[in-house]
Amino acid sequence: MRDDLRLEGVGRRYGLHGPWVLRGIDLTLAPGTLTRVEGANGTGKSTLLRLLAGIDAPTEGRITGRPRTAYVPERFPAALPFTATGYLTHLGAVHGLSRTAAARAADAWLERLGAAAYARTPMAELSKGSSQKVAVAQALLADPDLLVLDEAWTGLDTAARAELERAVAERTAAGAAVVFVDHDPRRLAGVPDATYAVTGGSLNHRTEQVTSVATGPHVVVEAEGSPDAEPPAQAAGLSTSVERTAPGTTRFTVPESHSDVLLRSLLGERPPWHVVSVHRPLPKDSSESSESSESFDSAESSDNAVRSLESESRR
Ligand SMILES: Nc1ncnc2c1ncn2[C@@H]1O[C@H](COP(=O)(O)OP(=O)(O)OP(=O)(O)O)[C@@H](O)[C@H]1O
Repeated sequence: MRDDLRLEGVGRRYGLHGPWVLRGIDLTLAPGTLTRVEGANGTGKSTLLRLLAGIDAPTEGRITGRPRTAYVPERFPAALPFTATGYLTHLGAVHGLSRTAAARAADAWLERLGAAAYARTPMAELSKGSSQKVAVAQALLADPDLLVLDEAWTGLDTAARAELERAVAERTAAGAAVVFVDHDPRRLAGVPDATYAVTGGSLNHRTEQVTSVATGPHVVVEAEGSPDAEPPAQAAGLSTSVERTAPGTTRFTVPESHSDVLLRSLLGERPPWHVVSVHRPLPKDSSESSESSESFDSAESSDNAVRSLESESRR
């Protein structure tokens, strides 16, 4: 995404004389940013997301700078006459991929989301959770520059929820804008660049509460570059804090959902950075020292992740 997406004086109502659901909305989404939209039931969150996704037009006002956009709707029409792969390949082609590239991307996303076993199943026969995986896969297929997620985590299992959080981190790291609504306040807590609440037809910018930054799970990555190397911009952008701990050594504190993307980014640097340690900090009120490698309950899997990313980056 190169330019901002801008909403200026946007209003939406349904029917000629229906009440205004949204009015006077001014909003700018910049490349590489994550935006959360909140609000009580029926306030107009989905209406706003449909406008952002470009599948609905404003009744008044204008929207400019639309990039390549993908959308996971709140309700996905699951009973379509396709298999999961057939549907995704078709949509990939609509998004401009060749059929071969679309089929490859479809298989890759179904695999990542844990739905590879259902690739050849007719969509009408899929469980709610599996069809939600197809809904998510169709939006991620063609690496969109704007990704709009309306309750996209609902119905996914734990592993697929984490995978979608990782996909969000990958998209923003690649310079895309991502906007999401989710009923769970812990979803990507502390990560969004901006949070807006829809109330009374308007959009109110909310200042992120400091507590949500502290409560979201974070991972601390210690890494070494050459002594005079600055922390890479992409790694710094993913992190909530970046500290120089010694010449050439930097400590990145990153939301857990972003840790894989951070590691990949460090190892992908030329020359690559060396990852010294990966651990999760203990809560502030813990009586033990403030950080411990043992405290990271998946320290081993994290080491494995570093090793596999290192071999991937050498290929
Ligand atoms: N297609 C439509 N036709 C008529 N009215 C609609 C339509 N879509 C939404 N509305 C109305 O617009 C208002 C906002 O609905 P919207 O679904 O955008 O809210 P929401 O905040 O996403 O709600 P929820 O949290 O329940 O999903 C509601 O009063 C709803 O009834």
